[in-house]
Amino acid sequence: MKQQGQLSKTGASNILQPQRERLDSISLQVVDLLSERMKVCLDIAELKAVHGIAMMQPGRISYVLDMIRTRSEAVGLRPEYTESIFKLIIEETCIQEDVLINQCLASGRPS
Ligand SMILES: O=C(O)C(=O)C[C@]1(C(=O)O)C=C[C@@H](O)C=C1
Repeated sequence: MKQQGQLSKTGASNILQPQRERLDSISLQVVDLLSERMKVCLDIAELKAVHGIAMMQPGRISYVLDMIRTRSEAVGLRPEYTESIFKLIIEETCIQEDVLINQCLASGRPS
């Protein structure tokens, strides 16, 4: 293996390029999946508005975080890492669900 500094910037970029292309593709898939997840959550929010179900479901959040912890351990990721990501994801979901539920209630019908 060459020592650090022996490759030109272009050489380094060429060597890393294939993996970086894979990485970019994976990063975009993560964003697409987050969008899909948010859409499902907004469907759930609409049902909550229609049926008078509370937006905040602490038991469900615990279930999701436990599920993420178990899968993370199984695939060799630190559970603290994925838990912090999913806490952020769920936080944003709660904000967006609140907005939609309030809109539904204000208009008197599901939006
Ligand atoms: O499962 C639900 O009820 C959801 O609305 C989804 C979700 C989540 O992002 O996982 C969001 C808000 C809740 O309080 C619980 C979980």
